This record gives sequence, C-alpha cells and structure tokens, in this order.
Amino acid sequence: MNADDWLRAFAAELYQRRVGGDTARHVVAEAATHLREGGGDPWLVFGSPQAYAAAIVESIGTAPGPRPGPVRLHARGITKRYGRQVVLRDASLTVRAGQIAAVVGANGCGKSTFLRICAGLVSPDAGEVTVSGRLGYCPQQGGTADFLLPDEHFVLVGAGQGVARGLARQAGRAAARQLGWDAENAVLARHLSGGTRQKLNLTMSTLAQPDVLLLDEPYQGFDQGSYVNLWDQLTRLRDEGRAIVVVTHLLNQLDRVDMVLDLTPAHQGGRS
Ligand SMILES: Nc1ncnc2c1ncn2[C@@H]1O[C@H](COP(=O)(O)OP(=O)(O)OP(=O)(O)O)[C@@H](O)[C@H]1O
Repeated sequence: MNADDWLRAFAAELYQRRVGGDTARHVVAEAATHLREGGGDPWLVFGSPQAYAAAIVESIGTAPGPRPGPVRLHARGITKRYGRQVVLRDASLTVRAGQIAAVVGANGCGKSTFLRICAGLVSPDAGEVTVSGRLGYCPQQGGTADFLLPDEHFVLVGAGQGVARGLARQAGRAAARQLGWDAENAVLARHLSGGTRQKLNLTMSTLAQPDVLLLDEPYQGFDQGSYVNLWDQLTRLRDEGRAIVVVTHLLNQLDRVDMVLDLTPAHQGGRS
C-alpha cells in the first residue's frame, strides 16, 4: 500500500468513525504533509489506517454523544395477519440513539416480519412505525447481486446515498475489515461463501452511516471470530449513537443489548 492508498484508507476509516468535514480534511492533510516531508512507509510511520484513525478519534474525543439519545425508532401496536394467521399482535418497541434492542422468539413468531415492517417493506394491518434519521437494513437472506464484485456493491449503495465512488469503496472495505474480511479481492458475489456473502450484506447496511440499523440474524454462517467481531462492531456503532435492532436466536449475547422484545405469542404486547 503506497502513501496515497494509505491516506485514502485513513480518510475512509475517519468517515466510518464519524469524523467528517473540516476536521477530517485537516487530519488527513497533516498526515499527508508529514509523509511527504518525512518520507517513509506510512505503515511504519503511523501504523495501520484503522489504528491511527482510532487514535485520532480518541484524542479529539469524537463520537459518543449522550446516551441514550433521542428516540430513533418507535413501533407502536404493530399487528400483522397473513390470511387467517395472526403473526404479530400489538407489538411495540422504542429504541433511542445509542441503544441496541434484540428481537427474539421461536421460529415463525414474526421476528423478520416485524423487522420488515420497521424497514417499511411490509405494511402492518394496525399500528405505526416512526423512524427518525437514515435507515440501514440487513436482510436475513439475499441482498447481494451474483455478478457484481464487493467493491461494486459498495459503489452502488454509496451512489444511492450520495457517497462518492472512491469513498464508498474505501468505507466498504474498512467496514469489511472490521468483520475480519478482506473485501479487496476481486471475487464475484456468487463465488463468495455464505458467511462472507452475509458480511457483504452487513457491510452494505452500515455503509451510509445509518441512524437506525435493522439487522435480521446478521451472523448466519459466521465463524466464531467473525461472530465476536460482529458484536464488537455493534457495540462500537451503538457507542457512536446509532439505534440498532437485531433479530437473534442466540441468547448468549443478550447481556450486550439494552432491551429485548420477545415476540413469542405469550409475550406479545411489547416492551421498550
Ligand atoms: N409473505 C408472507 N405470506 C404469508 N405468510 C408469511 C409471509 N411472510 C411470513 N409469513 C409467515 O409468517 C410467520 C412469521 O414469519 P417470520 O419469517 O416473520 O418469522 P421469524 O420469527 O422471523 O422466523 P425464523 O425464526 O424462522 O426466522 C411464518 O409462519 C411465515 O410462514
């Protein structure tokens, strides 16, 4: 990685950590000047772009706002029927900036349906959802395009959110690295393993720095290390002030969430 590549990756890491505008320009310009005048390999001078961006964030005290912050997602009295089957009955959830909510319950109790209603993809029969801010959604399956490279996914999602090509590519790669995946390899999505395709899905959902992040069992196919990385990343996103809703069957991580919505029929009626 030459100095220009390192600086681009560094800028993307800052962007991921919500250091933007004049501050980011200033920090990147300073690093560029240092490298130009002092020479040397940026990895030896500054270390990895990720580590240096993390050190910058720590020193300038960016990110965590007051926790919990304003309400970002409010789902109230959600009821949904498919034919005669009542899938959701009066389910409610309120998530604030800086909180993680887990949606749990038995197979078929309506977790994905609830998340799709929150994402605005399915209409409820009763109740309403209010989302404040930008939304990111990671579906349980699908979401990737077989004949596109990971980078092309990032550029496509970035274009929809007004993020420039180069920045989208770098931000996507940086987010993928946090899940232990090197997305720079030129492999079409159809040749990725199931777990890696899911990492691509997840990376796309976080790319545009959503205020509300909806994740439907985002860890499917993940190995143990990737699973740990995922929860570390969710904790970091929460600490940056995102509101996160994650559908999960794995109850061993519930100590890492702020609230639990159990959609098992006996528990419906919601809590927040
Ligand atoms: N479009 C649809 N048309 C008809 N029935 C549907 C539709 N989508 C979901 N269902 C039914 O609604 C119920 C809830 O499905 P949903 O996928 O939300 O459950 P879930 O809790 O996410 O399940 P799992 O834990 O297995 O992922 C299921 O019985 C399912 O078959």
